[in-house]
Amino acid sequence: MNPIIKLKNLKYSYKKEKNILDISDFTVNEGEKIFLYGPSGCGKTTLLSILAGIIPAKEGSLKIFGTEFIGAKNSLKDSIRGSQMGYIFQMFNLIPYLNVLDNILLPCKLNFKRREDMDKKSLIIKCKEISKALNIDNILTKKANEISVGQQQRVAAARALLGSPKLIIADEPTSSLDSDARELFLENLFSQCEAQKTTLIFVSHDKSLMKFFPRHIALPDINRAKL
Ligand SMILES: Nc1ncnc2c1ncn2[C@@H]1O[C@H](COP(=O)(O)OP(=O)(O)OP(=O)(O)O)[C@@H](O)[C@H]1O
Repeated sequence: MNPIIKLKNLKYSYKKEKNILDISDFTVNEGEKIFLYGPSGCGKTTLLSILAGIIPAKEGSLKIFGTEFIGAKNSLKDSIRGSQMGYIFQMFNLIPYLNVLDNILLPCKLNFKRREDMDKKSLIIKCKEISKALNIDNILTKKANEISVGQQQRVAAARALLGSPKLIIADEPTSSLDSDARELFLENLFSQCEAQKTTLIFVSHDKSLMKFFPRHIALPDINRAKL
């Protein structure tokens, strides 16, 4: 088993006096699909942001793809996130005035390592393939602020998948979809992840999606911080 994430004795607090996270041990191996859940406010988004190197934890050890993130420079974490991770944010974070195609291409345009060896033409072909699988190939020329919320979620997923990142972190990516669309979204995301051998950490309040995931983690079970 090849660990993608190895976390030991990680503590994090927004305010000095109270830990939000205190996790002794958590490992994610290559290719795993993890359903992470827990009540509102238990620290799920905080944990995802630490794993992505967006917020810095100072105590403990967090190895992402073998690189220690605790104490690492932002530039190193940014480079690893940009080249090897796809992040689907709760609020999608699409650029409203760019069209769908340019939104999907953005991380690969910003980070040459994420493009692998693909030139612009092959990148667009790959983008169209992923868009077709996620059923958004008919809206590629529309502006992001002119599409439905369900379509925005799928555009955010396509953006996270393009460039074959090793790890996808998805924070409530299906919250705006109805139950049929949720299952379809998940099927599409899984088949894309399998095709690209991507590891997936998926946060959701919707426990009906749990059955699709081989591994489930209730954050309060691994978090010793009392909230
Ligand atoms: N920027 C911040 N500054 C201070 N406290 C914060 C900040 N962000 C989150 N918190 C607090 O940290 C705790 C964990 O928040 P977090 O957003 O990680 O929870 P969550 O499990 O993702 O919640 P939800 O399911 O509602 O999205 C909460 O008590 C929250 O109020």
